[in-house]
Amino acid sequence: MTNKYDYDVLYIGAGHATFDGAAPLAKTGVRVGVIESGLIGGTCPNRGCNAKITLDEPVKLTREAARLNDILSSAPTINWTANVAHKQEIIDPLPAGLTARLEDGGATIIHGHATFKDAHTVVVDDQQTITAEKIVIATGLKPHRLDIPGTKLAHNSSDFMNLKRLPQSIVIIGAGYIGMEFATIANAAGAQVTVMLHGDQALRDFYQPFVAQVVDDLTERGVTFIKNANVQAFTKQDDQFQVSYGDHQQLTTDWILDATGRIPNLDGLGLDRIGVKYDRHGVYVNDHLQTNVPNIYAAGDVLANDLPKVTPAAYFESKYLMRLFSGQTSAPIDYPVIPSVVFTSPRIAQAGMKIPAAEKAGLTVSDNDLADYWYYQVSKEPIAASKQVHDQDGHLVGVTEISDQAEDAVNALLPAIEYQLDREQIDRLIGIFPTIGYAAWHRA
Ligand SMILES: Cc1cc2nc3c(=O)[nH]c(=O)nc-3n(C[C@H](O)[C@H](O)[C@H](O)COP(=O)(O)OP(=O)(O)OC[C@H]3O[C@@H](n4cnc5c(N)ncnc54)[C@H](O)[C@@H]3O)c2cc1C
Ligand SMILES: NC(=O)c1ccc[n+]([C@@H]2O[C@H](COP(=O)([O-])OP(=O)(O)OC[C@H]3O[C@@H](n4cnc5c(N)ncnc54)[C@H](O)[C@@H]3O)[C@@H](O)[C@H]2O)c1
Repeated sequence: MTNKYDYDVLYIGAGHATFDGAAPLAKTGVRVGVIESGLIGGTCPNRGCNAKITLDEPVKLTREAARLNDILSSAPTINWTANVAHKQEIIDPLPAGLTARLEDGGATIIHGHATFKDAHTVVVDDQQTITAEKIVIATGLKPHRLDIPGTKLAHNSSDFMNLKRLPQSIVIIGAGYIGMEFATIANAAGAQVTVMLHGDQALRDFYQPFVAQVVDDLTERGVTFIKNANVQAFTKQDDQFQVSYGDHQQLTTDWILDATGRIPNLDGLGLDRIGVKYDRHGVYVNDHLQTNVPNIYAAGDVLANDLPKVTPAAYFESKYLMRLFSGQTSAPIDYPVIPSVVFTSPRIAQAGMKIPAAEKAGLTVSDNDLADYWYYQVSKEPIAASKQVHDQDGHLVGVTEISDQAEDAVNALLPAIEYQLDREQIDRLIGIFPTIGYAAWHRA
């Protein structure tokens, strides 16, 4: 790299798409700058995965305790205020820890909002001008807002996770990842929850018969699902809010969560000025994560692609760019199997080939009713099943599971799918027994 610029590599955004690779890159002697307008760490630690899973932990526990109520002496309930306080206590230190990781590696952090001036120059907060040989756009996603009257009366996922007191009633618009995970948490904590769907399917990325079981279970627990809701307006009425939907119908609620998706965070970035190709799906890159402007790259959620928008994908891309920029590789990015999970209770997790695609391709799809399997009976799981897809050679190529620990079961199977292990190789591995991973492995 050349000393013509302030930095060899400048990252815009300090989420997983940046810091997992930027810190080790700086350690190789490459001059790295990172510009961040919000908290270091971005969405996942501060207002995404880590925050959400902390709020979810008591939900998982209360569900299991309720099933074991003839053994346990009292049924626990969730103290919402304490739950949110605990979440805050353990996520508050994360930005400082990640800052240290970047700075100890030798990277420089610049706080502020970045705007491109030209392909090698970025202006921070209209004041500081910074130049770099290569620039990485890693600005992530931001919440989509419904374009209807009163939209500002609705809140987003960050607002939900910061609620000091749980509203008595909550209307959630959207039944994707956030809508379903937060419906699960709010319902378990005691709120009256209504979920309004755009069409008639929740969690469209997941196997629909499993999704139906989650929806039925939540319905039994008191959540109302309104399909084809056609939400038209929000209005304030004294201390409450009205949601107008359908054919002149109205619903009164204490709080509204707009969970209608997340969109590329490209506000004020100046991409038109430098001619980087993007649209409402995100920034377009080639198989080296390079945009159409050769010195500008992009990584993480902001990419326009069909991959799951999840932290491990952003992490993988960040590590790839680290290897590319430090000369350790010149090969195109080669994605492994990327699993996904929705942290409802039970969860649905999947990796590799999905069931509808497997059925279409005529591959073998095995059914496992796990509720009958002894290990799942330990915690009296009523909803537990998995489907596995094997190719013509008998290799495991896909798995989908619904259960309380589906994420761990699928994690355990990833090596078998990614490395196309054969029966002999699978049988050679001795796992820890009794565990969910061991149980999953034995079905591989
Ligand atoms: C509620 C919620 C729950 C989630 N749960 C999970 C989960 O359980 N598991 C999972 O794998 N994934 C989960 N995700 C997704 C995960 O958080 C993202 O995939 C991941 O954070 C993407 O990282 P990123 O670096 O691409 O973007 P981000 O983490 O969003 O980082 C982008 C950063 O860029 C900054 N930025 C934007 N524009 C500028 C600018 N012009 N100048 C300077 N800085 C800028 C932003 O402030 C932000 O900090 C969840 C997301 C949400 C919202
Ligand atoms: N467990 C996880 O890995 C996890 C958890 C949360 C979020 N995330 C990530 O965050 C991103 C955003 O999640 P999300 O749930 O906001 O998006 P999403 O795309 O999963 O869901 C948005 C939902 O809103 C619905 N919708 C859109 N317009 C609507 C309307 N007018 N009325 C009613 N419904 C409407 C859509 O049909 C969809 O079901 C996802 O890409 C996901 O990868 C991941």
